[in-house]
Amino acid sequence: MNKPKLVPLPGGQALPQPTESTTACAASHGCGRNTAPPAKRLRVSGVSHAYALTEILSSIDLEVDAGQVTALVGPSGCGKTTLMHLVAGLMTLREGQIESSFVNPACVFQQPRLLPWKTTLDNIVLGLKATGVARPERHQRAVALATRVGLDADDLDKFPHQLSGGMQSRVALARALVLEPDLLLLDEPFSALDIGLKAELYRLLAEHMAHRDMGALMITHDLMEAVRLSDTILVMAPEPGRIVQRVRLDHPAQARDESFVYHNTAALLEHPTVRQVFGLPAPTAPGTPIQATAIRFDAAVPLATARRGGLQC
Ligand SMILES: Nc1ncnc2c1ncn2[C@@H]1O[C@H](COP(=O)(O)OP(=O)(O)OP(=O)(O)O)[C@@H](O)[C@H]1O
Repeated sequence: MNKPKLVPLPGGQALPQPTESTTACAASHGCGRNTAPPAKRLRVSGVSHAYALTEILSSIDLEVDAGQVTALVGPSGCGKTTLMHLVAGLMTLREGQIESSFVNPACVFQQPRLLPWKTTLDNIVLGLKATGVARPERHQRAVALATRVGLDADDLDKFPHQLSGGMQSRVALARALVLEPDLLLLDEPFSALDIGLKAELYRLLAEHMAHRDMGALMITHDLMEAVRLSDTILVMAPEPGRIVQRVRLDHPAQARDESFVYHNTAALLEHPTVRQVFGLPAPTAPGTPIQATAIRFDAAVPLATARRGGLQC
């Protein structure tokens, strides 16, 4: 397979540029080169960040490939959102590199950030309008997606203050997915939703992953959600925020049933690094360790430098 072309994001401000992956070659002039588009990839290398003198992120390395979900988990305040904002180009990158060959990224942030003076429908179509999609088409796409995220027809004319927190989250997700992104940046998008809605939106996300070969970088506090959806889970420790454990899930996400999710979430929760990072006490009466069935733990980074109270290093 061709190696993806990665385009540096200048100063972390701009999002990915089109690459040769979008150009036809042999088909147009018969040079005989393989025209299969190279797989897209986001690569974060050696990214560190500080607010004033406080070091928030230290030497973050991660990758997101097309069709893959990479989840970031870690205790509150360890820098996950800061990292996401750097990746999204919303903050100036000062140290490290963020490169991407995705061309159409979209973000769903912790706060829905809906425009308060616009209706649900107008919030969802905002990005389509900006990209010049004709009104009938943008309305048709927005209505279809609003329905998929569980909004009723009469919700479409409501303003954000008339929606519950969970409804606002769903509007924000619809606003991102209606753009048919190839890379989705998700900051706890499902945290305000009940389990039935979560399950429906997991299915919607899986469809977009499968049909559009979309990549996703997702922050979640829900380890079960991470095990259900991700191909890679990156466990972060705080002060400064850094990746201390990489977990690979080999089993295809579509083939994971409830038993797989429960079992492997339990295995993840038993892992010593995960327990330390979240300040969980060692099990008082350790029994037989739960064996992960299809997840692999890469070598953990020692937590010896962690400075947070509650860590047993
Ligand atoms: N604009 C800012 N100025 C100064 N400090 C900030 C700023 N934004 C975040 N911080 C600090 O940076 C640290 C990391 O915050 P961040 O929101 O990235 O963490 P997080 O892991 O996403 O947390 P949570 O899981 O609670 O959402 C926190 O200590 C926070 O107080």
